[in-house]
Amino acid sequence: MNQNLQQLFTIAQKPERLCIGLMSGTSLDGLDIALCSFSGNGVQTSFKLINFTTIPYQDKFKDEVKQVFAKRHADLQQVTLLNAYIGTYHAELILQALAGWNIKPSEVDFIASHGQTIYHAPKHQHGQAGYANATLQIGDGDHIAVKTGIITISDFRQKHIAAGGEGAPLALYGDVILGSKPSENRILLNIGGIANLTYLPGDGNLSKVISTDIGPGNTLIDAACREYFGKPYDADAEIAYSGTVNDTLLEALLHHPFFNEQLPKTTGPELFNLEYVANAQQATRDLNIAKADLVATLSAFTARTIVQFIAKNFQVDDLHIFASGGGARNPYVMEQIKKALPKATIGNTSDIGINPDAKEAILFAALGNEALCGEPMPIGSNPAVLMGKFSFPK
Ligand SMILES: Nc1ncnc2c1ncn2[C@@H]1O[C@H](COP(=O)(O)OP(=O)(O)OP(=O)(O)O)[C@@H](O)[C@H]1O
Ligand SMILES: CC(=O)N[C@H]1[C@@H]2OC[C@@H](O2)[C@@H](O)[C@@H]1O[C@H](C)C(=O)O
Repeated sequence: MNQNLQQLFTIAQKPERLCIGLMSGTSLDGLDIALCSFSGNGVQTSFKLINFTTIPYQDKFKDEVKQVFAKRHADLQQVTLLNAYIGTYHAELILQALAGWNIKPSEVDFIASHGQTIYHAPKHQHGQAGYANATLQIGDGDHIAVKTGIITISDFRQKHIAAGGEGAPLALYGDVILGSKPSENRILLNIGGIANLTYLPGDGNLSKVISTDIGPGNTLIDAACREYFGKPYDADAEIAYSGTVNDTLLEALLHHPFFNEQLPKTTGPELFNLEYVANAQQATRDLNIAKADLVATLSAFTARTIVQFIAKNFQVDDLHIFASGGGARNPYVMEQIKKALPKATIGNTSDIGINPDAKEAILFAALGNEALCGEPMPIGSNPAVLMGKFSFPK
């Protein structure tokens, strides 16, 4: 028998599995590495976050990825080189993190790697006749497996698309497993580059779970900070607080068919970028807005799209919202959300035992655990599939 299959069989039967979940998001800030242990599967899963770190990317690496990231036209050689390079680079960062935690690679049962999204193209966004939903994550799993010596599960989004989804959000599978609570209507709201949420009804009826992207999280705020202030992001919303929201521009930003698309829907910086902002400014015929006012307006845009979505789709006086992602650290955005939804309880996912910075890396670890020993779970209209491809060190 192929020894790799034998090893998978053994790991799947262990009472507890030690694993690493990896996320490299659209903000391109760094690699999130979560060391977790899992027992069981599906709604019977129990999980512990043992260690977590985000290793920031070097500027040179960010610049190289940005050459192809969310670009309609890119150098195919660069994409090819990056696919292998990111796999090897992520493997090096994993080995570095494990050494810091005094864990030997041989102790880890598997790695679950998201890779780096370089292009996300749901049909409603690409609009090309004859083509279905599509998405592309690079950072090849074989390179991670060979370099670390650890079985690696990767490329989770393709199966979701093959089975009729948009390849995202995948958070719902982890949110149902790790974040549900009987008799409490919950929303797990992740504000990363793009904001998304999962609604978990307190009656446990999985057919009522809703999970979708909402719109921009930090991506426009970050882009404006980079472009006009030479900063990677608006730390503690200092710039937003120093500016004033331009209501006319805010209305123009809110005017886009994406916000009326059917659920579930997904998006990315392919749509929400500085060109989107420039088009909205053109529509207002006011191109001379002060740069701090622009950052304030983009921050208000993020908060407003989240608030409008929640107010339109849920009964807010019986709702517990738990935020996560880097945007949950943006006081301006969070303040506006709390002010506009006074009847909902709003906290962050640490209130329910999930580290808000680690949440997406934990999600991929949970998806890896399902790929090894779970069963497809029907949740609403979402594809009931096990996702991920297996790579072996030998
Ligand atoms: N102290 C802070 N003040 C304001 N914003 C912050 C702060 N800390 C983090 N952020 C925001 O969070 C971003 C990083 O968020 P996160 O790591 O969740 O993104 P991501 O994982 O790349 O996103 P995605 O989930 O879309 O893939 C930063 O770029 C910044 O915009
Ligand atoms: C294609 C892609 O990488 N999408 C990401 C991105 O970041 C947030 C949002 O857009 C979400 O849809 C998704 O990631 C999370 C982990 C998800 O699939 O749930």
